[in-house]
Amino acid sequence: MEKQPKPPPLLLLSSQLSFQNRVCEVTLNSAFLSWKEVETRPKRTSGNIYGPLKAGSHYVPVCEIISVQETEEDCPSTDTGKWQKVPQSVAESNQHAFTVSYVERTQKHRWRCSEVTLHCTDRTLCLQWVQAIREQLSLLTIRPKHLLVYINPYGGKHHGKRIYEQKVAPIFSRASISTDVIVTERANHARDHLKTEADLKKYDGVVCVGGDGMFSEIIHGLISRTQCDSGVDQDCSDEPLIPCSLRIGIIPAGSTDCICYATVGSNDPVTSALHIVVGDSQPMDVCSIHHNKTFLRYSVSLLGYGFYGDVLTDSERKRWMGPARYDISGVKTFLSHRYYEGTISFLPADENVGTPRDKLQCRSGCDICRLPSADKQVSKDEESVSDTETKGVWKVIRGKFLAINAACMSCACPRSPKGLSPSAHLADGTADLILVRKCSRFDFLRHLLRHTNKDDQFDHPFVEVYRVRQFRFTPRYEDTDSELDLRETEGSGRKRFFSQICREHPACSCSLAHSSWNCDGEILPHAAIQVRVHCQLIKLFARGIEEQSVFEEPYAFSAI
Ligand SMILES: Nc1ncnc2c1ncn2[C@@H]1O[C@H](COP(=O)(O)OP(=O)(O)OP(=O)(O)O)[C@@H](O)[C@H]1O
Ligand SMILES: CCCCCCCCCCCCC/C=C/[C@@H](O)[C@H](CO)NC(=O)CCCCC
Ligand SMILES: [Ca+2]
Repeated sequence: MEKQPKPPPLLLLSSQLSFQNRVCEVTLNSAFLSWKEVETRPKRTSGNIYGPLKAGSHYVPVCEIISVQETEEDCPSTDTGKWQKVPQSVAESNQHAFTVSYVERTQKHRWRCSEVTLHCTDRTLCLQWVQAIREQLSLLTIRPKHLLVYINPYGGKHHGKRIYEQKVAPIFSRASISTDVIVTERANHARDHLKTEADLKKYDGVVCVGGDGMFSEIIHGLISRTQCDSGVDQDCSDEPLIPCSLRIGIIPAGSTDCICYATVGSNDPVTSALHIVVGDSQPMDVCSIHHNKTFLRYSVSLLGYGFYGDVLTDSERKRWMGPARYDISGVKTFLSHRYYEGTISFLPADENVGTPRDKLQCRSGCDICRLPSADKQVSKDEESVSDTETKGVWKVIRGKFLAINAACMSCACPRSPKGLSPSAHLADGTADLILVRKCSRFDFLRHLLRHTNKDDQFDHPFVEVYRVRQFRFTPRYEDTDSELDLRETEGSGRKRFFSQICREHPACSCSLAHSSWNCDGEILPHAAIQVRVHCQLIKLFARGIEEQSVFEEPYAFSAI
């Protein structure tokens, strides 16, 4: 079928207003607010108190306008932030003004709140403009009006409360978003409140101020609540899960902030607040993790056994150090160079979702994540997962591994700007399974360092990577019950003896029976796990990482 051309945007209002003492043609249509200079600067400039003016047109998409307000006279010019004396002639004719706040893109995927103040000759015209813009904003029904905010005061460098109060709350209030704020008093406070107490019907979304651990609490609360309300048993690993309807916003205030960084492109609280205000929506995959018939946890970023599990175990004892704990524990774990034996079985994804080694990175509006794939979504009425998922051929790999990592998304973060799996997708229903086999310390270091530069971290003979829908792991020395307890007292004299030495002399390279799984920064209580990716189970107030070109040229120009 032929594609119908889009109708041109409807013209709503057009007037000559003044901007920085210059006359501009200002236009509002259903898509853009624009202002364009129509008069050239008077030749005589002596005694002129105005700064230089950039000539040209300015366009702001309506969907990126944050708010509009009538501006009080005799107040600082909001364009420059400085007080300006208004000359008599201009003051007489332009006593009325309104200010539009809008999103401006700066460097490194950051958004800022910018303002333009437009002066009108009379109040009626001014109010007409304010009303016309407000009417357009009211049509943007995807924008949240009432949010439930959880703040972890102890995440990252303990700045969560301050970040929210100083950087985020003023933006929400300017956008007329009302909030109920809960500062958590203990670990799992937010999770339990969401699961059993919160009146979710009142809200258009939930905001999490903290790091990946805090975000994990929020998704556990929301997903469990949604399954509970729909009668879905989370212990049943075959049962499809019901997607959560509320969107989640992340205000980064943690140590890694990988989920925020990988969905927005930066870990900047103002940028995140603005993505919430404009009502962005980014679906995201979630892995469910089971041990036999028991549900353990959900994961959206890293599930790591071996290296990342050991880094986390060690770093938990150093929480007081703040974000630096990961660097210290990272070096210590690297030096210990432990490998683990076990069996990985996995169900590969269909080829149409690409491969972990293609260069198709997941970006805003990603085609792969939008692919209508038969086995991506499981309908609510189905008794169990779709046939294609169960029919596929499982692959089995046995070996000695330094690390086994599963990344549901890239896991980009400030430590590793391209992430653990640079081409993993946020919402394609798959995870990338990365197997790092036993190799020399030098080779492992080369592999790790490639996470921080442009080189391909998968281009080593000891690294394999697969795109999967499900996987299972069984450690070689499997125990049936409480594995972590048994680890402590494990085995025959010889193994126990060497385990003891390894703990005390971490520079030696040897095999311990088990590592632990690092699940988004939490330790799992079992090494033997079954994992399934649930396509687009949750939604964030984000849009994925925008292409750099959107930032290099003014967005509005490229959109016209
Ligand atoms: N009031 C509280 N007191 C103690 N712990 C809390 C409180 N609120 C939340 N937590 C817990 O703190 C843990 C860490 O929080 P958070 O993820 O915000 O920071 P982080 O660990 O420094 O960052 P990241 O997860 O990005 O590495 C979370 O697992 C969360 O359950
Ligand atoms: C010796 C040189 C080492 C250089 C290695 C650089 C590699 C960095 C890759 C970082 C991948 C982060 C994945 C995200 C994991 C989060 O869910 C989790 C909770 O916040 N963070 C960690 O486990 C914290 C993990 C921190 C690991 C260092
Ligand atoms: Ca994915």
